[in-house]
Amino acid sequence: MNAPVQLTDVRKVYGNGPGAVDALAGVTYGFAAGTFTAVMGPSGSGKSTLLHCAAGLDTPTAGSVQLAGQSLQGLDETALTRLRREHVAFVFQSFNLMPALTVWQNVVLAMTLAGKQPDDAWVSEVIRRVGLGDRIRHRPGELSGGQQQRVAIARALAGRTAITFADEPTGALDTTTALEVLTLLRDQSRQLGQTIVMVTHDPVAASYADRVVFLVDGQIVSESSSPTPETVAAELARLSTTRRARTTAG
Ligand SMILES: Nc1ncnc2c1ncn2[C@@H]1O[C@H](COP(=O)(O)OP(=O)(O)OP(=O)(O)O)[C@@H](O)[C@H]1O
Repeated sequence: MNAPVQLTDVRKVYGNGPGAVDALAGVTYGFAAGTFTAVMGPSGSGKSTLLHCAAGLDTPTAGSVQLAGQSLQGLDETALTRLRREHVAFVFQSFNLMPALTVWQNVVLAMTLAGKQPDDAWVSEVIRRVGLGDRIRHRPGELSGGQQQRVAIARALAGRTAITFADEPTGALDTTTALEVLTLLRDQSRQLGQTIVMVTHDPVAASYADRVVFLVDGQIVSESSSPTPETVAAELARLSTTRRARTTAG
């Protein structure tokens, strides 16, 4: 069976001529069903580009991406939007909530736009699960950063989509709230079988994932299963030393 998120020899070049940047230099990887994967690497290694190409938010220069069994190649914006609404949820550092809508309305918005009837009992359950049962009618401006991120997680859970992309989901949160959010994401993949792809700089955040892939200069250079904060930090340190040595030699 195909992975829910499959990249095959994906390349992304920004600009052209001598100033062109190879943000992704041939990435082939399948994010297996029900797994929670962290994507790590030095600044500028291509993590966000990989996430954006995988989610169909950006178009690769070459190579192919399959999302939920469908090739993104040749899909127009309407078809892409429909595919994302049907199968994909996003949890970003900036929360991306609608300020005029309540917690409940934000959680069900994507479903409503996709023409699905929200399952009220399940929506109440996920809002309660993320600890916002007493904030259902509040608006984002009345919530703390951690609470706003919980709304984004509830939104990702509520739609029961197969795939969640998370870009630095804990970047704006204090340590305790960050760990709670990571636990929710981990539960989401374990209990609902969601495939989660998370970009992070934080070895502790990465240790909540089932596996970590490491990017350097737009290529996946290593992978670790059963990551711990210590093994992830050590691998990052090793990779930046090798990269520095290579840059100096080159
Ligand atoms: N829109 C763009 N135009 C030109 N170059 C870009 C653009 N977006 C990214 N890049 C370049 O592509 C490379 C990869 O960027 P990307 O944002 O994917 O890296 P990253 O690993 O997510 O970095 P960080 O950890 O700093 O967020 C970098 O060299 C970056 O400068």
